[in-house]
Amino acid sequence: MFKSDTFKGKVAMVTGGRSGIGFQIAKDFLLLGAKVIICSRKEDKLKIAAEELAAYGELSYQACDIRKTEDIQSLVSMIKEKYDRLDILVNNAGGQFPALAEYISDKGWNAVISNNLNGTFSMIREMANAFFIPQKQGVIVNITAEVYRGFPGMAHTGAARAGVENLTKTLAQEWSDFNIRINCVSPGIIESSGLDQYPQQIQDMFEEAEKAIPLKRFGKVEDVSNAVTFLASPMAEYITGISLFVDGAQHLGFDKMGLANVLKSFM
Ligand SMILES: CCCCCCCCC/C=C/C(=O)SCCNC(=O)CCNC(=O)[C@H](O)C(C)(C)COP(=O)(O)OP(=O)(O)OC[C@H]1O[C@@H](n2cnc3c(N)ncnc32)[C@H](O)[C@@H]1OP(=O)(O)O
Ligand SMILES: NC(=O)C1=CN([C@@H]2O[C@H](COP(=O)(O)OP(=O)(O)OC[C@H]3O[C@@H](n4cnc5c(N)ncnc54)[C@H](OP(=O)(O)O)[C@@H]3O)[C@@H](O)[C@H]2O)C=CC1
Repeated sequence: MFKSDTFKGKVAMVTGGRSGIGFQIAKDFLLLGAKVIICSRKEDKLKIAAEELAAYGELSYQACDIRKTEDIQSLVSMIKEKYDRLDILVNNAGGQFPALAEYISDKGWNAVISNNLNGTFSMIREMANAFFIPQKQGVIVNITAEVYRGFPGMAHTGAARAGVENLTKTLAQEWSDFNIRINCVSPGIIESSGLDQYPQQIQDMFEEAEKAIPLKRFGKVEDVSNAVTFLASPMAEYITGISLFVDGAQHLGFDKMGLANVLKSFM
């Protein structure tokens, strides 16, 4: 829908860009003229994705665990050397596991908080200090999850994503002087590689779950990517500090206790 030169001359970083939602975002930025960098933990899979994405434009990749500040700093060095700037950061890397709260260990809780909240903050801070603040320009889009009424069955991710949404509100104000815009996209349930990781008992409920969402379907990776490209584009130049639901109104009318109830049947 956007002109093919919407992001011409721009450099965009997409974390977790090797799969699912992140892959689609990376592809769309390339198709709209940006130079794109993707990162994730698993280098072999990252390389395969990078080879596929290179068909759409100029693509670089580097392995990086967003929980490791030294990995992020090494990514900064690569971007400095190769492009000497960064215009857009999409924090898409993340995830969690379904579990009832009483069974989440310290290690499991910390893994999810660290993956989704701490990693996102470290990435934002390092990229802002290296590029956005000195450039006095930058756009950040954080992919969270729809956690409007909490997340029964995934308390850790509910807390982490709410943390990212509040961080976004803070930085939209603190960093407005640097002309940095920052927003979140909050997906509902999206048909992507991410869903394959859920136990069969939960996957068996997907058909029923789709019917219970007001728009009667799960989202597509394109639905999320469209929102990200909009928020990153000049069309959204007066929008900062928001969370945009891409969820078919799930946050208003879908009972997430369904997930917790399935977990109660076998945990
Ligand atoms: C009704 C329909 C509704 C439908 C409901 C559908 C909702 C969809 C909404 C959201 C969808 C998505 O986000 S889809 C995206 C999904 N993608 C991902 O989640 C990918 C990224 N996730 C991950 O890498 C992992 O899940 C994560 C734990 C965050 C990070 O992994 P790490 O490598 O750091 O950690 P691990 O070594 O694996 O695990 C650390 C500890 O975490 C705990 N742990 C990890 N996996 C665990 C598991 N499966 N079950 C229990 N506990 C686990 C254990 O305590 C582990 O310690 P030990 O006991 O010592 O091993
Ligand atoms: N699909 C859905 O229904 C929903 C998804 N989301 C969120 O959207 C985002 C994308 O999900 P989706 O594409 O579906 O799932 P995927 O599991 O396919 O994507 C997760 C991506 O993040 C990367 N990643 C995970 N942890 C790290 C880390 N510590 N450092 C660097 N990269 C990491 C993974 O690569 P690697 O393994 O190589 O590190 C992978 O590319 C996630 O944050 C997810 O939680 C939110 C709501 C709903």
